This record gives sequence, structure tokens and C-alpha cells, in this order.
Amino acid sequence: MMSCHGSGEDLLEFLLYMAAAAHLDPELVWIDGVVLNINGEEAEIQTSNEKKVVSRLSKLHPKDTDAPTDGVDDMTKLAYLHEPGVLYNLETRYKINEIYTYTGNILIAINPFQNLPHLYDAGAMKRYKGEKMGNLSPHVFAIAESAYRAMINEAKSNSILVSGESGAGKTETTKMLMLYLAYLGGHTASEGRTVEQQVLEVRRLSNSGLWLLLLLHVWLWLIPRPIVYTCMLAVGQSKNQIVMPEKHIIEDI
Ligand SMILES: Nc1ncnc2c1ncn2[C@@H]1O[C@H](COP(=O)(O)OP(=O)(O)OP(=O)(O)O)[C@@H](O)[C@H]1O
Repeated sequence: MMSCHGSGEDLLEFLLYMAAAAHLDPELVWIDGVVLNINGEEAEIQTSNEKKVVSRLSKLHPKDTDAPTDGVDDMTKLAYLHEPGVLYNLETRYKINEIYTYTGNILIAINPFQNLPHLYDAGAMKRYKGEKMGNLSPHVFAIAESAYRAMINEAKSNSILVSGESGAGKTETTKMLMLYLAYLGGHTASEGRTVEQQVLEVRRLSNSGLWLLLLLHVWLWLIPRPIVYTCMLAVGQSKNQIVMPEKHIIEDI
């Protein structure tokens, strides 16, 4: 919690908070506002939707007033890392069609529910090729690039974990990953099909692949537990992660 010091004017200027907002509007989880007065453990707040509310100080979270108006591309750059701060940053970026944001080396992707072809065209793939993660704006291609380079440099298999609720965009994201990996693999034809065609054909198997995974999962529950834990650990240790936040959380900001 930000400390309160200085004159009354300082208070207005410095104490910007986000308040739990469910009691203002059931659609909202958090809302930003300015603290007008503090009385003991309670604060009077002017919210950004022009309402005055009283909230307990313990329910307020400091807002990062130094963050750029269009948000930060990596959550680790936020001065305060708390739930409303993270959601506010994602929402700010989403409004300007920046659907990707890093948290360290994890990529958070938000479903744009619209086509953004400029994000995935040949020019974009060319830009990300050979670039280290973090040199360019957050992108699913940067994750694929980093996984691919690590695989080549360490001469070991690599994996990318894509997780999120149903409809969050996992399939679309996986398509983009495969598109980029196919691009890196070159376009040399083998058995009459280019690498790109072959990789994209694998994509069509993905739904039946999911059923196989489900069967594997059921089977794993029938065999001794240590084996199950080993498999889960292997997934948990994947360095390249893409997380798709649940839709309702983003919509509730
Ligand atoms: N990056 C994106 N660009 C444009 N549209 C997208 C993107 N990601 C998702 N969408 C849209 O959202 C829809 C749902 O996405 P998708 O099928 O990838 O979700 P999913 O997480 O795989 O869902 P499920 O787990 O139910 O299979 C897509 O059909 C597409 O219309």
C-alpha cells in the first residue's frame, strides 16, 4: 500500500487507487479512481465513472501512475504487481489491439475476436526471425523463435505450452506457432509437398490428437500415481509458455 504523507494537495495528486467495484456495477471487478479523503481505515474515492464511493483502505491497490498511457509490454515493468494492475494493463493494451503481453518469458495472449492479418503476415515473420525475445513487441512468433533457437543450440527437443479456457484462442495460437515454425523450416518440397504444407497438415490431426490425449489421461489414472506425476511435471517445466486468460476475467475489468 502506498504511504500517505505530504500536504492535502499531495494526497489528491499522488494517491490514485483501484477499488473493488462489484458493489458499483456487477459487470465490474475493479475500477480506477482518485482518493479524495482518508478517514481512519476508510477512503472516499472519486471513480473514473464519475461516482463517489467509500471503501476500506485494505481493499484498495495503488495504481502505477508512471506507467505509459498505452500500458507496458511486460508485466514485470509494472511498479505494482497485483491483480487489478495486471488486468488494467491488459485491458489498456487490448483497446489498441495489442493482444500480446509478456510476463517475463511467458506470453499472455488475449483473443481479439477479429482478424488482425498484419500481425501474422510474411513481413511479421521476417521481422521476428533471428530476433531475441524482448527485442520486438510481444508476439507468438517470438515464443516460437525462442523455442526453435533453443532446440537448435542445445540439440534437444523443446516444447511450447499453450493453455487457456475453451474459446480463449489456443487453436488459433497453435496455428500461428506452426505457421512460423513451417516458415523457419523453409519451403523445400519433399514428396511433392512443401515443409509448410506438411506442418499445416499436422494441424488437422490436432482434434483427434486431443482425443488421444484424453484417452492417455484416463489410462494414466488407471496406473500407479508416480508415473502420472512425472508426466505432469514434464508439462509444468516447459519454459515456453503461452497463457490465455479466461474471457470473463478480461471482460469484467
Ligand atoms: N489470434 C486470433 N486472431 C483472430 N481471431 C482469433 C484469434 N484467436 C482466437 N480467435 C477467434 O476465437 C475463436 C476461438 O478460438 P480457438 O478455436 O482458437 O479457441 P480454443 O481455445 O482452441 O477453444 P477450444 O478449447 O474450445 O477448442 C476462433 O475461431 C477465432 O474466431
